[in-house]
Order: sequence, then structure tokens, then C-alpha cells
Amino acid sequence: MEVPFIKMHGLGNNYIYVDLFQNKLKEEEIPDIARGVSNVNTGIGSDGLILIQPSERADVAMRIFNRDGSEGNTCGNGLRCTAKYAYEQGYVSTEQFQIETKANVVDAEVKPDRGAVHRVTINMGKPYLRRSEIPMMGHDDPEVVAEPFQVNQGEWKVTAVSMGNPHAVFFVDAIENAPLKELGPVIEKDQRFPEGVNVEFVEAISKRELNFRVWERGSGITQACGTGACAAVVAAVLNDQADLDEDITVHLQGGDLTIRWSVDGAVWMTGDAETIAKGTYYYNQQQKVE
Ligand SMILES: N[C@@H](CCC[C@H](N)C(=O)O)C(=O)O
Repeated sequence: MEVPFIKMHGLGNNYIYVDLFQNKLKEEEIPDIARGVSNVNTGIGSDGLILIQPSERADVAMRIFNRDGSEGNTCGNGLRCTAKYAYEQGYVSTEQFQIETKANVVDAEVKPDRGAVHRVTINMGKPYLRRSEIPMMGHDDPEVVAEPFQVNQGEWKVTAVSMGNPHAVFFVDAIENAPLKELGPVIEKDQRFPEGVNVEFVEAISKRELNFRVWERGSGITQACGTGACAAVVAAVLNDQADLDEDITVHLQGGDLTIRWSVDGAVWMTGDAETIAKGTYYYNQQQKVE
């Protein structure tokens, strides 16, 4: 089967996008297609698959599938790329519009330059902080902030934030010492997070600037995670490491995002969105990718 695709990235967090305004995919084949396109040797190579499709609740909808074929609820970098694509394709006719994800409906604003969009702001909505909303095992506290967390014989402090998807944030003194490869895969699948978790290590440089590294649920190390950067800023404010209602610069491996947790509770994210390539993926369902 031939699947027309666009490859886009937000700060190096790259996905294969399929436009379901124009094409159809069988629901049961989507996880396999996500694993297939993501494979760098036998596919295209990506952090996963994103479907852009019509919505009944918003102007456009988006679904995100990780490298391992699991479906995420939302994706910050994917939202900026979806906004760029929807505007450039003419699926929306205004610079402000709404995008539906499995998690929620968000407001997007594109900043076009002669018809092309390279920068997008998304109102990501309010973070979920109750333990049961993350979800994380234990008594249903209103917040999980700097809670002792033992892993691999080490003692850490976790702050848990859901931006529609779950994030476990750990502060480190120096980002280059973040044990991403060692602890990322272990914490991702830790039983205390019944739906798995995205794992972030964060160094607070000042109250307006954070260094950030991520191990994503279902995809492993990626160059950037938009929802993770939002969760990092929320966690930093909760730990008195960043200011509420101020623009915070988050330095990710692939570049910078500007994030603000505003007094009304909403988290705003501004950053780049770029197209890499367009083409056709030849999906062969006889060669399932595990
Ligand atoms: N890269 C993303 C998040 C993608 C989904 C995540 N791995 C999950 O399963 O929750 C982002 O930019 O937010």
C-alpha cells in the first residue's frame, strides 16, 4: 500500500505525518505503520507517526503514535507542526484556530511569513497535578512535588505533571550528568506509573532558564519534547526554581522553547516547526515490524 507522507520536526523531534483529509489508513494497521516508518534501517526514520485529520470538535485533529506503535494522548512539537501544516494547506483560514488531540482541544496561533509558517504558539491548557490524574500509584495527593523516589539503588526526588500525557521530572545539578540512558527506560516502565511515563532531567540555570533532556515513553531519547518542556516549567515553578507568569527559556537538545505557566493556570508554548521532506512510504503488511 502506498502512504503519502510529510516529515516535519520541532527542534529535532521528528515525525512522519499522514494527511487523513486526503488519505485513509486502516485503524488496525496504524501501530504497525508507526513502527515501520520510524525504523531508521527499513523505514524512513522518525520518533513516530502523526495523523492529521478532520475534527468534529475543533478545526483539525491530530493523533500521535510513538516509535513502538503505542498511542500517546498529545504531543507539543507535533501540535506546532500540525498547526503549520493545517495553515499552509489551507485547512484553516485564520491565524488562530483549534486543534483536537486525544487529551484535549488546544488553541494554536501561527505566525506566517509570506504564507509559510515557521513559528507557532500553542495554549497547552492547564497541567494536571493530582496523583490520580498523572496517573501515579499511591494516596491521591493534590500534587506530587519533590517526592522521594528510589530507583536502581539511588534516591531521587520526583515531581509528576500531566500535560495530557504523564511526565516525571527530576532536577539535576548539571545536565551533562543526567543519567538519561540508565534511568530513562527503567522509570518509563516503573510500576508506580501504571500508564508508563515520559522522563525528564532538568537543570535550573536561573529562574528564567532551564536545561532539559528527555527519555520519551514509547520512543526513548528524542531531541525535544514539547509537553515535557511544559511539564519541566510547571515542575520548576512548583519547586521554586522558576517564576510563574514569566517566559522561561527551555534549552532542549534540538533547540529552545519559550514556555510560560500563566496565572490563569494555562501553559503557553512557543517554538519552531519545520518541514523536512515529502514522499511515499510503501507499507508492506507482510513484513510486520516488532
Ligand atoms: N514528543 C512529544 C510527546 C509524544 C508522546 C509521548 N511520548 C507519550 O507517549 O506521552 C511532545 O513533543 O510532547
